Amino acid sequence: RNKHSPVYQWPFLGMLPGFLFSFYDSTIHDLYTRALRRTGGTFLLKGPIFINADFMVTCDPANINHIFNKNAANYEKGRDFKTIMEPLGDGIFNVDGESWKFQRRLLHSLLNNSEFECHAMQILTEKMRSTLLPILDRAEVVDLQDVFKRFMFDNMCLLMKKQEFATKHYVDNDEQTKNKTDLLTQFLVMKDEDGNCDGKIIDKTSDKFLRDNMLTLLVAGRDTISAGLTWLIWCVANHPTVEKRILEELRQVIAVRPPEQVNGDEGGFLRSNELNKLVYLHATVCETLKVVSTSPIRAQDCMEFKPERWISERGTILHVPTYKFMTFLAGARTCLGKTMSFMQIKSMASALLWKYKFELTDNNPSARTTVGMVLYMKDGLKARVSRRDH
Ligand code: HEM
Repeated sequence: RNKHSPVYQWPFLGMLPGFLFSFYDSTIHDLYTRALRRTGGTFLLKGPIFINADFMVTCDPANINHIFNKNAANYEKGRDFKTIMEPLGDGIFNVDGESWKFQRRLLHSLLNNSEFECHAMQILTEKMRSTLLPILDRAEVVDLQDVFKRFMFDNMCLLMKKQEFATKHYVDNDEQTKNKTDLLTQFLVMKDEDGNCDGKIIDKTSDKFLRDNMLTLLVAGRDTISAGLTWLIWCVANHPTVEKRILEELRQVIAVRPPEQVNGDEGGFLRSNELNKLVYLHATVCETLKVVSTSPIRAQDCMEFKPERWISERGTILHVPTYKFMTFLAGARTCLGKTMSFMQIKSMASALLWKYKFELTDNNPSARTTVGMVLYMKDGLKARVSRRDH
């Protein structure tokens, strides 16, 4: 039995000791990766025989497609998930069925409209100008992960603060950006009626509903984006040729601007239409999120860092089905903040990489990771910051 088992199986205890050990040793992701490789992408994790705790673990795209796209209704999250994620209450992460459909519809129309995207980008750019760049200007050696976490927390809170933002109007001579309000206010005023879900009426203006959803969005947006940006800087710092290509691409996009908008901090602040032109940076974000995701796409060389694999011969981003690149999950429950995440990570990466060079103080290329819902660096990302001359 042990000869073919991906992880050593103890009598009675099954594979639990091996997993527990690697959990405390922070090597659990490596253990999963090894086990998935040895078994061709799917294995049964045997728990102790006296408790009902066997798990099927898979990263095989065919299985992912079967579970999330073709038979999603058979694979609900269930009550155990809600118990584990109790602080998120009845927010979208924790619910199934009618209640999930109702919240998905609401959040989809909130998060995926161009006005909201414009508003979110404006807040992000303003916050970078007022806090992130001034902090890095003064820093010599800094834990970037810590800074990004704090920054994203503030940024997400600014998107939600109700009292302050409902009265504040963003007037920059553009009619489109006037009267933008925060997420909470939009939630309250949007047209969708209250939901009738499984015989229960969901009042979308109730304190509990608002609290659960706002907390969900805060958790969804803060940790994921700050972790993604941290890994991106780490990957780029370890691959100078990638960094060079990103800077070349930025230079080309910035070069067509009027001269006064090329130099200084403004050079790195890109507008949405400019960010959309950054194919190589987009590919680098995809590659970063693939390499540090626990579900790599199944290429032979999947552990190598190669942004080029995401670019077609015509120079556009290749479409990869979500069941092969499931960092944002696949099928009906795919992340609702995917587009926003790409825009925000690209926007921050452009501003930072254009202005600063980051040299890692610890040259160890295989950073240790935390164990949790979001993959952070266990020891942070300490880097020496210096300004670039353009
Ligand atoms: C790099 C950034 C991000 C990554 C990797 C990511 C990843 C994911 C994943 C894996 C899920 C599925 C979770 C599950 O069902 O257990 C998810 C769901 C979700 N994400 Fe994201 N996310 C990111 C950013 C964001 C942002 C910025 C927002 C919005 C502010 C957001 C909003 C949501 C929502 C609302 C869901 C629930 C969808 C549903 O259950 O139907 N995400 N995300």
